[in-house]
Amino acid sequence: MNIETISEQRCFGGVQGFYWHDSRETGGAMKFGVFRPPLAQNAKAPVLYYLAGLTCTEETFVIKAGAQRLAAELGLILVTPDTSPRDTGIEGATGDWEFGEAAGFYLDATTPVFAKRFRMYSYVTKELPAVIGANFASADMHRESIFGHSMGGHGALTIALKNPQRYKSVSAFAPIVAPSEVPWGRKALLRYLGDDRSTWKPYDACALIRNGARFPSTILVDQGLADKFLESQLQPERFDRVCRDAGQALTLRLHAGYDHSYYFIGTLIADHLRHHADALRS
Ligand SMILES: N[C@@H](CCC(=O)N[C@@H](CSC=O)C(=O)NCC(=O)O)C(=O)O
Repeated sequence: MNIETISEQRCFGGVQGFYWHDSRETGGAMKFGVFRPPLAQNAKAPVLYYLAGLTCTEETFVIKAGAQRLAAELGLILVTPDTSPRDTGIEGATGDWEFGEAAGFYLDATTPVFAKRFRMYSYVTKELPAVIGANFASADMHRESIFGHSMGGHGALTIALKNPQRYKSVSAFAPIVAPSEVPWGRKALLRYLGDDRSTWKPYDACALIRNGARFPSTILVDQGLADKFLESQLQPERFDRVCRDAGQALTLRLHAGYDHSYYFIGTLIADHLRHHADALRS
């Protein structure tokens, strides 16, 4: 559970740090970011995990989303894991931005080539929380929430739907909601999980809802209408439909003119932080 500090910077009265540790789940070094708000100097603070998308690292959200000012005010600890194991040496794990390193899809792979290292579901839900709890005394591990973007939105939705009592709230920016049905997801699930599509369902938010999974509070999803991946990869209307059919509370907001970038995330980050702070207060 030992971590090494890469850097720590004072930020809005708190501390933005980057760290690494040897991960049992992914079999190598994993980097992550932690923002601690000012109140964490002498009190416990809730933990909000952010899962980033394809091509991203533990730094992307930290540098681009502009979340720290409000997280400092709201008293939220922000934890930002990397998006996959790195330097795996596995053939096929590099050279394609949609698959492999930086594209871990927040699942536990089962195909022989990827099963040992690509275990981001267990990493994010078990190992990383244990590392945070053991190394950051101010982290209140009984108050956790999760959100993410695109591939990370898929990760946040599926993780929350599978652990509805664990996370107090969930939200997503432009998530992949039905990976079994779109090119990014089909490519990744086939190579990580094999061709038995029944094994894909636990990693597909629409399929999870269809099969009875529910989240106890309203799920927040924001989607830009000028997003170049909207029709081909994201298709939020699928999630809207299954949530309506199942009676799952969902706030899906569509925003004219916004694309897939961190300018979109930065525009809406305050709403998401408040959504989580409200749920984490109790
Ligand atoms: N290289 C790609 C674009 C990759 C991209 O847009 N990645 C998104 C996440 S996509 C879904 O998971 C991202 O968050 N990028 C980081 C950023 O700083 O914007 C292409 O050729 O289109």
